[in-house]
Amino acid sequence: MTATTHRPRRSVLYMPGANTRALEKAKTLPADSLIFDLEDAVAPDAKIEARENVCNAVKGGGYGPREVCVRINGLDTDWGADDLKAAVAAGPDAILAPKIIDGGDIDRLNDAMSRAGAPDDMALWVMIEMPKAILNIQDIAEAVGRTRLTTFVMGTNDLAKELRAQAKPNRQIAFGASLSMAMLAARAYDIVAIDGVYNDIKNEDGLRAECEEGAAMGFDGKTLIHPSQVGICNEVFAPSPADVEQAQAVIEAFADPENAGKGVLKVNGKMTELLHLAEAKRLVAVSEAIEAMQG
Ligand SMILES: CC(C)(COP(=O)(O)OP(=O)(O)OC[C@H]1O[C@@H](n2cnc3c(N)ncnc32)[C@H](O)[C@@H]1OP(=O)(O)O)[C@@H](O)C(=O)NCCC(=O)NCCSC(=O)C[C@H](O)C(=O)O
Ligand SMILES: [Mg+2]
Repeated sequence: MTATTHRPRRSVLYMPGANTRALEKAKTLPADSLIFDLEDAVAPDAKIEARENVCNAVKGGGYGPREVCVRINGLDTDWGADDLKAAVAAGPDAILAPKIIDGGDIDRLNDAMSRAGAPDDMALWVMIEMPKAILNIQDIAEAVGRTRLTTFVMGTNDLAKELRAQAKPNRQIAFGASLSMAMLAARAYDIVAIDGVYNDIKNEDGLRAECEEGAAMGFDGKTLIHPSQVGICNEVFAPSPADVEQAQAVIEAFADPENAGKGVLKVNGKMTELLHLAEAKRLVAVSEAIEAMQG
């Protein structure tokens, strides 16, 4: 399975499977991707009902260009195996598995998806939220070539709990090593990387700063918990008009016959090498994909 496409995943919004209002409202929100949650956001007594709600919502459709993902409970819980079978049968774009710790977990999830009849293009996303997952990150990433694995989703709330760490005043103190290890593995193995959630819903400045930090680290987008967070996230994780303009200038400069055979050029005053051409092409493709998605 191809892990990285230019499909935008700037904003990836969670909603509890027990909240039918949120599942419906998601059809109108400008999020790139949606995660219908059966795990942490659903109380044990509501798990079965949430599974039914989510599967009905996925089967019912109406989410337009938004990518739809179902987060199941762990396969070692009372609900995980049935969640996975029901979710695969409903036909989302991806299944998200929580609390995985090594490559063996990816193989087990992949096998379970295949046994449940998942089509070839149904992806496996995994939460990177356990200390052992960070320590085993290369073993996990190596599963990308042999399984449906495409995407890492950082689980900074569970990481904080496991590490007994605090995201404030500076989350890099708490999560810097974990975020960087996951990013390194993601890029080394062509895996999409989505940053963790920002819990302080009313704090727009704080959200923007954390989005900017995630984008600077290389994350493709950020997971979100409330509709009010989508706009800022879409803005920060989209290539800026100035970046797109510069990228187009780089592409044009290298395509100019006058520059044939040159490995380094000056474009708008900036030293530009062939390695910048690949990134310029990616950036323009992402920008075009965002435009296409917005219709
Ligand atoms: C946090 C919330 C419980 C707040 O809900 P509420 O009080 O209802 O918010 P509002 O009144 O401000 O809602 C306004 C309208 O927006 C809809 N809404 C709210 N949240 C969502 C959402 N996530 N998706 C879609 N729609 C949403 C409300 O229904 C209102 O609609 P309307 O009636 O038309 O006015 C709530 O926001 C919430 O439940 N958020 C998601 C929580 C969640 O899914 N958590 C699990 C993922 S976080 C995590 O665990 C990550 C990882 O595993 C880790 O370890 O870090
Ligand atoms: Mg979690």
